[in-house]
Amino acid sequence: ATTCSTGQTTAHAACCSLFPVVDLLQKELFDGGECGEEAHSALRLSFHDAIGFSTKGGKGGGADGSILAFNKTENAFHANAGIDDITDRQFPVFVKSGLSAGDFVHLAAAVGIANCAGAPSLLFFSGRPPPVAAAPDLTVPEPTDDVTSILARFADAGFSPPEAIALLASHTIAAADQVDPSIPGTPFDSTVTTFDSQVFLEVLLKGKSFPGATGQPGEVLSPLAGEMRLQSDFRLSQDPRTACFWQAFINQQSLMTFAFKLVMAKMQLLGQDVSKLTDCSDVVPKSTAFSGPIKYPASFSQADVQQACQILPFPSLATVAGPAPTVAPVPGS
Ligand code: HEM
Ligand SMILES: [Ca+2]
Repeated sequence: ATTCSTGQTTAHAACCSLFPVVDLLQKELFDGGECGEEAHSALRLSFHDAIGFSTKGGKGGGADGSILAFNKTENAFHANAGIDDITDRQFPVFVKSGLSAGDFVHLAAAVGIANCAGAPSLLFFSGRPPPVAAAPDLTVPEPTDDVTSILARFADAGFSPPEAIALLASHTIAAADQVDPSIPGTPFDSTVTTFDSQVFLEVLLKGKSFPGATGQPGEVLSPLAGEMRLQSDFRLSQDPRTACFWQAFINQQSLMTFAFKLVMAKMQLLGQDVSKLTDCSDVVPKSTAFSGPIKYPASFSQADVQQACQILPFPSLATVAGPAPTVAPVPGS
């Protein structure tokens, strides 16, 4: 191990220059270390960057930062609606950082989610070359897509159905600005700053209402006031190809975070030659623990679960006391 001039230790001296970038990200992008709008959208950005890849070739460069470097092109794609908020916020920090666009986008995602209680420490490999071109359109799945096309797109990028569901643990720290533009910052679960398995539970609860005026394309009824449910999340939770992977993560914090960490490591290296990169994972901050167990939101119980996986027992969970909550929007959205 090397002790850097800034005081931290790392396995590779080449990683020392990243500690000041981590500080820069926390200060200038994440409001001093919050699991807020910017942290959430930095994670979404890493997905929209990396997924522009095909194992068969002929698409984009994968986890190369093209979405940041060529943001004028990629932001125009329908599936990237609202992504300009985070590319605009990241660009000046990226320029200051001195990193390649790919290293910057994928380090920012790792640092951002470390601000969320319960999140795993993602691996980070340093040294991605600059991206050569924008990814083509139509690589990013949309909430209006059916399960067959979503799984086909993930398979084309190299991900199995259980890996796709593991990636969707991301929606535990997620909110929508664009699905219903009249209610920006509408969360997908009742604990939008905690990387817990609450989203896997809440997507299964019987839908009652829309958080905005009417259902928008890609949106279905949600169980809680102020909460949005994506049609794609709901269909994946119900489909025989994915329902058991979905249900298996409920109240299984360690399994969920381990699966997410593994699949994120794969995602954040798509299109990269890992033999040319340096493992700088020890620059990624550690999140605070999530104590758990998760609970049903107040007024809900197992009677409200639309259980689609019959071969696994459904976990027994307590219910938060009090009347049904209204989920608050994410500030700054
Ligand atoms: C079936 C695949 C997926 C679909 C259809 C999907 C769709 C969406 C949609 C529609 C939004 C809301 C955007 C808006 O209105 O502002 C969203 C937000 C988000 N997504 Fe996904 N997503 C998928 C997979 C993923 C994956 C694999 C990740 C990361 C690994 C991810 C991370 C996020 C995050 C963190 C947000 C919240 C961003 C914020 O709060 O600013 N999503 N997703
Ligand atoms: Ca959550």
